[in-house]
Amino acid sequence: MSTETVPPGRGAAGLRAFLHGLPGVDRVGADERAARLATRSIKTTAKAQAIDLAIAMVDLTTLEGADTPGKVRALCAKAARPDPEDRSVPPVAAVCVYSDLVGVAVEALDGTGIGVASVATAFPSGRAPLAAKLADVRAAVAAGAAEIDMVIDRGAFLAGDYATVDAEIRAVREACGDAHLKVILETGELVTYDNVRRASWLAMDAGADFIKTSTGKVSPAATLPVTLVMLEAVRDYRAATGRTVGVKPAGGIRTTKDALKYLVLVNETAGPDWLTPDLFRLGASSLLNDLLMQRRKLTTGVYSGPDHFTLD
Ligand SMILES: O=C[C@H](O)COP(=O)(O)O
Repeated sequence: MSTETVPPGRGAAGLRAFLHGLPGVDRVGADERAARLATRSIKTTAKAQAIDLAIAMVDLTTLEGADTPGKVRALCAKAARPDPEDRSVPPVAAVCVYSDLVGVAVEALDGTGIGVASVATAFPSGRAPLAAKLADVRAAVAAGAAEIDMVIDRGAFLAGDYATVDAEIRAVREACGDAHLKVILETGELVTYDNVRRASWLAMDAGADFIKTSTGKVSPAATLPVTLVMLEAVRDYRAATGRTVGVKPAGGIRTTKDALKYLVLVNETAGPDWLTPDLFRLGASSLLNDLLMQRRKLTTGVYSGPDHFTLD
């Protein structure tokens, strides 16, 4: 991996040359490595710890047109105390909502220490004038969002117009102020793993605190091989620049088994430094209940069905 990074203000041609100068991704190798790591088994004691870590890494998400303040309040209650019968269950990392519901979530989570993440920049398509995208970001931050999950302009990226994507991310970064910025690559639309690597480096260089796989609205959403490519990117980016960027697979992660596969992947690819909610999140709308069910089974030996827990 080249240790060169993109200096701020490099022109469009320089940016293009840099991104196309990154080593190519061996697709077969990445698929095989992800598949091999997915077969690793975890011992029961480590599994209990891993489930709690996975719970603490969840960005508990609702991103439906039919979302209501009531649904968001219920989700926030669940975020703060995932299992009301067991106080040893940790809270989740954040609650992720559309920008107009940030205020509701901020109020509901007051005093819990749980942050509110807002999707923004014309989520999920990313198709709007930059001014509208920035207004979306500013409104979410003004309402108290601690984290902004922006989408990149995939049309510009796929057309090779990296400078536009770079400029948008930098503008959003500035509009975020103190809020953390997650940049959604929408890997299901990026066609190749080489593009996933390029988009990862582009986003990191433009100021992303996290790179995120997907909106959850496009198939395929998060996959293990794509997440592996992104974990390699954050690892190599830190080696090159000294800055540490987090990773968030999101969309389609529904089972404890899947969540644990991601944790093994993190440990084996980026390394144990990333095994913290500060640097790794699982974006999911319906994973938490399965984590709670498997946790209950490990601690009591009894399997509680999904009816036992409130809806995700
Ligand atoms: O960012 C999170 C995703 O939108 C959630 O996707 P999901 O509903 O497939 O879990």
